[in-house]
Amino acid sequence: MGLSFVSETVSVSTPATSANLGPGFDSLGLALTLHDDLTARVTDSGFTVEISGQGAGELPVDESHLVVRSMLATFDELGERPPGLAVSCVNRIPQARGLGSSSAAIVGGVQLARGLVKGGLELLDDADALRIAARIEGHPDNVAPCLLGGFTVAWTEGVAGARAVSLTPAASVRPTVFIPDERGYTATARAALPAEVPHADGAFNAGRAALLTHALTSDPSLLFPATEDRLHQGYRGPGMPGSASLVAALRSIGVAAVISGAGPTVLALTEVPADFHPGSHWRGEVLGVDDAGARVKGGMVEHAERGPVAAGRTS
Ligand SMILES: Nc1ncnc2c1ncn2[C@@H]1O[C@H](COP(=O)(O)OP(=O)(O)OP(=O)(O)O)[C@@H](O)[C@H]1O
Ligand SMILES: N[C@@H](CCO)C(=O)O
Repeated sequence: MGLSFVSETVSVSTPATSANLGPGFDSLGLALTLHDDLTARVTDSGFTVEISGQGAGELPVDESHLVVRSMLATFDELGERPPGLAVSCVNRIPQARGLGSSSAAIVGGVQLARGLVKGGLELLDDADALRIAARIEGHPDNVAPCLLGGFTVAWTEGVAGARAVSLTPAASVRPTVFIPDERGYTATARAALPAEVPHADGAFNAGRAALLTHALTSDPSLLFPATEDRLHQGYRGPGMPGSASLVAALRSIGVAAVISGAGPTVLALTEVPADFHPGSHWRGEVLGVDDAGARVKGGMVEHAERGPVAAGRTS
């Protein structure tokens, strides 16, 4: 039996995310209150994309656009593609800065596709959505908080693929991001990592990542030691010296600062003194934690609730 597509426009608001958070390489992530707003509807033919804001005039506007590619991958899992799609993107998340822009596009596409199919949220549940999005992105630490909101711990489990839990950060956690003008690409930053690391560094990070789940949710006074890392930031520093210097400057005054995702944005998880000046080419912004994640609105999904999934929230 074929799928039925809804005729209404569906929409989704996808949060920016900060991954790694220091020691949690490819696992920990935080959803932030900075969003791209996406809509989509089924058309008779063709794939079109309208873009305003970040990436307008640069990103493709056909089926090679990451949102459309992610929608098509999701329709393929569901078993049928619609004849055409009209997608619209209002982009606010700076791209290629370490704030999860690609994951926001991917999760947005997965969610829009689920919303455009009658019963789509049941045919593919949130656990499926996470698995599909992580497969497209290649690692789960940005797509998990984007989809689920909050502070997420994500992992990959054999054939089951990506799984995640979402935890509620302590109310006092107010992330500050320092965003530079220049871009940095995840693929480049990953290429700077060694194939092997010393056992002592693995043990160091395991302890710090475990501590970070406690510090972020229950005891922010421990965020400074909990954000130490030996697995990625040191190797990537030479490729983003300005970001490495800013992290060092913030940490020297006791701020729990890390590279956000693959950089070059810097994330501070504790309060930055008002008289701290990062330098002219950094744009500092205090954000909140998005605790909802990327929920679909419109179409057949107004009344759908998030189901219990491996990716469920625990608070
Ligand atoms: N909103 C978007 N729409 C379409 N494509 C996008 C969008 N945002 C990002 N992309 C694609 O993803 C690329 C950036 O991905 P990349 O993983 O390097 O950075 P990021 O996701 O912003 O950072 P990080 O993964 O470190 O948080 C862009 O060059 C573009 O090709
Ligand atoms: N864990 C990823 C996040 C960026 O996509 C990395 O640091 O490469």
